[in-house]
Amino acid sequence: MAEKMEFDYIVCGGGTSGCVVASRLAEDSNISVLVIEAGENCLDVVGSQMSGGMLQLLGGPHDWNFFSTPQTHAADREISLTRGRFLGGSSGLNGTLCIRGTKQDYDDWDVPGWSGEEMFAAMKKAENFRGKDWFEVKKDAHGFDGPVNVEPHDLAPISERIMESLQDQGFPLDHDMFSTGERAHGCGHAPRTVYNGLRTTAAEYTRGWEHKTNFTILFKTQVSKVNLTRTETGLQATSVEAITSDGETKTYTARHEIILSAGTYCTPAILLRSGIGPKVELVKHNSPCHVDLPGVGQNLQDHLIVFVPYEVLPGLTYDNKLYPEEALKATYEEWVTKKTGLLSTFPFGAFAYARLDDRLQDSKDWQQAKTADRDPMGQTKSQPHIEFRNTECCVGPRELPPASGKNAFAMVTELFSPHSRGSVTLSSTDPFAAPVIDHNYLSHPLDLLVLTEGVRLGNEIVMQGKATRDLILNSYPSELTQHHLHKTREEWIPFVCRGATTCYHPVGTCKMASAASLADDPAAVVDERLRVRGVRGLRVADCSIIPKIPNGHTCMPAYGIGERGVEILRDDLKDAGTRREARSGKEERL
Ligand SMILES: Cc1cc2nc3c(=O)[nH]c(=O)nc-3n(C[C@H](O)[C@H](O)[C@H](O)COP(=O)(O)OP(=O)(O)OC[C@H]3O[C@@H](n4cnc5c(N)ncnc54)[C@H](O)[C@@H]3O)c2cc1C
Repeated sequence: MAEKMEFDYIVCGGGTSGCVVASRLAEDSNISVLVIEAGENCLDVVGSQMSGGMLQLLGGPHDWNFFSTPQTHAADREISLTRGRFLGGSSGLNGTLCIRGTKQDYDDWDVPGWSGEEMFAAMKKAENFRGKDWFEVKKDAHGFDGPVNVEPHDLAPISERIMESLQDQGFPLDHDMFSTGERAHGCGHAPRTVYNGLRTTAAEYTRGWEHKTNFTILFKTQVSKVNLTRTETGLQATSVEAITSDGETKTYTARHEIILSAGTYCTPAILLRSGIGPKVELVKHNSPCHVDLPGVGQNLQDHLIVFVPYEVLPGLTYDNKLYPEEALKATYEEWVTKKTGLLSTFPFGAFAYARLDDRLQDSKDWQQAKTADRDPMGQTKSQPHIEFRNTECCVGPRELPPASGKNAFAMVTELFSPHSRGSVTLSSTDPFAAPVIDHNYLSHPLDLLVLTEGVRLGNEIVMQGKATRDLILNSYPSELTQHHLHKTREEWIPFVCRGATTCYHPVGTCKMASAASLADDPAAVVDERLRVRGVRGLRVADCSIIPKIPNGHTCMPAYGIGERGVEILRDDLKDAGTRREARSGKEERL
């Protein structure tokens, strides 16, 4: 049978948001949908189902294996920037944590249709929450009939102690605080996209696609660019050029629309290769500029995290399930046969949000940056400055040595609402070339200040909290630093600059803005209906549209963007007939 080359909608990138958009559109059997995905199906990758084995996927064939440019303010390191390269995208190899941020974070986007209430409702649509007896659920905060299984995590002994120390140090316990979006300070449990020992990913939305005549997924096929046509009424996106695993270039035509869902690093790269982006950038590559959009690839934001590892008394962590190799084999066998044990869940335990106002009063930078209604990080009192979480065994940055014969865990501090902004640009117009990713981490002094103060507080919780202070034997590895003894911010700064790394939450490179503010915002790339400025029939639906990074993790927002995006597409489908008519005039392919 001849290959189908024409579809109503083409979704470029079958990742977290892309799977949602494509599958929801294909629920209407009258609409034909094509997904073009560079990788294979994560449902066929065993390591993807085993969320505790996530580290095994990093750096492998299902990772895009991007690196940042050397980060001047972070000890000149080139930081590994993993992204999922399979159907399901980064949801197929992430940490499974469902932490949605606060409602105020989305209200701050100031874009109609994307408020806190609307985004929380959209995230609920994705979810099928599965409770546990001990977990105090806030039912209104959850969805119960979406495709994505979500369940709470049973704490390891070390995490129970951390949770107690957090409470002792002024963090009230609220089990379900990371789903309600209403608390800025406190500790609780972070639910996971896991159920019965198996990870759920966005690919779950597409399950059974091969039995639908209106739904096509092309695997191992890489989008190189979107083709544009000049019509009497302006530029129109008409088709997608893609390269198959055999190296063949093919062109797929979209009757209605093309949706870019290739993620924060790859979506702007596709736009740039299509001649849509800052003219100055395109000129560098001798590429034509069809739409001069200065914001494409700019406004890059991410959350930085710092791991602070400690050696502890035996019997509290799960290191004996990982080391020596024989133990790991038994742990793996347990997951294969029963889907239980360390590999059945992501080994991070207690979680907390913190505001640091009181602790930062002594800083001149902090004092000077205050405004009437916002704190120096641009936040209201209802938003946290940082997040804490602890690992349940010795895991963390790749350079952390395995805790053979020892027991170790890390307190992790995550910086919210960073001021630093980076960019994604092309290294060349070759579709297989990695983009140039400069996060510009810690370039803003307030980011370093707040992150360092967070790390300092994290150490105090561990070293002074009543449930942990008698358990700590040393820093880990003790021969490198004695960081558990650090007291001042100044002592922590070199540790933070050397150790801060990505939390894998890049957003913002195709910034969304309200229709009303587009004219005054040259950095905006899409409007509130996700339409790329200056081109008809082209939208973006993934984390790249996020104007300002929420104070949580980005997977639930990615699902929410997919769900909101499809609501918008369905609404707009009403005038699709008009659009097709408009295209029947004089056309010139660019
Ligand atoms: C290691 C890791 C851990 C994380 N942990 C968490 C966590 O615990 N909790 C949380 O909330 N968030 C976490 N995140 C972040 C979260 O998973 C992502 O922000 C979110 O999944 C991004 O969704 P997206 O749709 O924007 O992009 P993605 O899900 O990355 O999808 C992009 C898709 O496009 C495809 N693609 C790209 N370019 C092309 C092309 N040219 N042609 C065809 N296909 C293409 C990719 O293969 C991929 O499938 C983590 C991320 C990583 C990488």
